[in-house]
Amino acid sequence: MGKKQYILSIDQGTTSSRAVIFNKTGRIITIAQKEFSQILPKPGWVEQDPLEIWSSVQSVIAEALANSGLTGGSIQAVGIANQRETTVIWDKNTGKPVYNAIVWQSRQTADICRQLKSKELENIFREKTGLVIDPYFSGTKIKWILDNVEGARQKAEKGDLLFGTIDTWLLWKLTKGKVHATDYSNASRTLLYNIHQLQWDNKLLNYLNIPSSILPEVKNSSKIFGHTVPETFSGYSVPIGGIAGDQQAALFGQICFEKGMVKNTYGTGCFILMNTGDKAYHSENGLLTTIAWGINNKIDYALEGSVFVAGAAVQWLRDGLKIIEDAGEIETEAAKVKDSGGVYVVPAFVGLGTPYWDAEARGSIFGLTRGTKKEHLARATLESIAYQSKDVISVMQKETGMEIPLLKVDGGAVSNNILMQFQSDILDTKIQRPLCMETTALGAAFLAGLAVGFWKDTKEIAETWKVDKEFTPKMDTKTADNLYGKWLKAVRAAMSYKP
Ligand SMILES: Nc1ncnc2c1ncn2[C@@H]1O[C@H](COP(=O)(O)OP(=O)(O)O)[C@@H](O)[C@H]1O
Ligand SMILES: O=P(O)(O)OC[C@H](O)CO
Repeated sequence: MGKKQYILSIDQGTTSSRAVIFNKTGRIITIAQKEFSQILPKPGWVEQDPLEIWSSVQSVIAEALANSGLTGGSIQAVGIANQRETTVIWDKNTGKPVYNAIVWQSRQTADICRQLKSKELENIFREKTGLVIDPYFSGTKIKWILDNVEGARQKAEKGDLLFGTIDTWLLWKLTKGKVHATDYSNASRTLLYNIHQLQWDNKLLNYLNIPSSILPEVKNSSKIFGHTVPETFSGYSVPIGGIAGDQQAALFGQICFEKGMVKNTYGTGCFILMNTGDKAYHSENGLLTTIAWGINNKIDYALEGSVFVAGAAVQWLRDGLKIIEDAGEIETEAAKVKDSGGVYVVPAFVGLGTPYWDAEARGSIFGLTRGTKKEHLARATLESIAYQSKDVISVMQKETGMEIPLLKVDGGAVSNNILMQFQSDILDTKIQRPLCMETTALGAAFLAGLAVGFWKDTKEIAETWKVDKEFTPKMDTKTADNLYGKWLKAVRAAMSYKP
């Protein structure tokens, strides 16, 4: 057997699965990526095939090992980071999902949410889970499957069904049905987990009529969850040493270990997380309180703002309006104009998340004139990503009373320098883009590596992190405030339009 010199991370995201192999200095040895299908049965519904997700994960693991010429024998541990909240329910006897995975973006449980809100249960859910009642989270998705799939509820009550977020589903598959577990960070996104008492909450389970027998065991984010069956790792059984929801994994991968440190991941959506240490802040302004990770039974909490549409708006320009051919071209278009020409795009395609939580809002464009060109639209779309991030960060500063002198960034859209400069300008904050852009996978690797002694401690991990580029504010504050003020007007106008 070769020396175990590497960690393999599975980053199971909303649009693709990746396997990334890291060495001890946190450098990428190889990366394999595979997209999978998005199933859109009705407007606002987003589903995926859990078996296709699993086969995409198997294939990227095999490809990463083959590309690097390694076997499972060189991998000391596996880490898993996953798109969060996305819900799978399967039959534990057959291993078959009873329904598609209902994706975090999906709005099909809006009615269930409305009913819960009409019973004035918002405060109770918020106090226990740190979340708001919104179709985003897993709880109402579980209820929807049990209520809508024929025979599912009876089977669940007999104890034949299991629920999992994607980490749990992959863990169950990787261990061939031996382990049904999740970590604290993923549990904290279900709307069923009491983040203060650290247990599934019977009262909330009752409100949603969900039997507790379907729930996974909740464990520390850095620990050995189980071992892979040899067939998934070229004949080797490898310990699975770390699990975290992808946004929490990115917070870890960005070395945001100290209270007050903040990262923003610019992918399909934007997810801004602030480490708040052992304090679970109660937000009055729509921020989510969530578990960052649990290590050695010590919980770190985070405040989070979730922006549902960020890079997805760039995809809309590409696939819907067809005014660009690939995502990178938005930068070329935006660079052709000095500003958006007064155009504001509010990309509320699936409602608005933090801090507005308006599931019914829809996208709007303001400020069009006869002189508006596609490059203005491109620039306004990019700017909307930065404005939405500022909406969240302003609330974070207000609620915690903490200054945010530095924002660490990652995700597919941060290669866009215009976006990063505008973000720095509009926030009046320094931005750091790391050399390793795969911070989500890196965070899961760190968690897994810590569990097996690959890295000694967080200090050793922190030494591996390197900056690629810094952006500092160049716009005067008056101009920035003026632009942002108009954005707030545009959002209010978009929210007031309910056809
Ligand atoms: N140069 C760019 N400028 C702006 N957005 C970009 C650029 N390149 C990619 N994106 C956006 O980034 C997203 C992909 O980032 P990624 O981190 O892979 O997302 P996810 O993990 O959510 O699938 C896409 O939505 C894409 O439109
Ligand atoms: O897969 P991503 O990077 O789009 O992240 C999705 C989030 O985890 C949803 O909460």
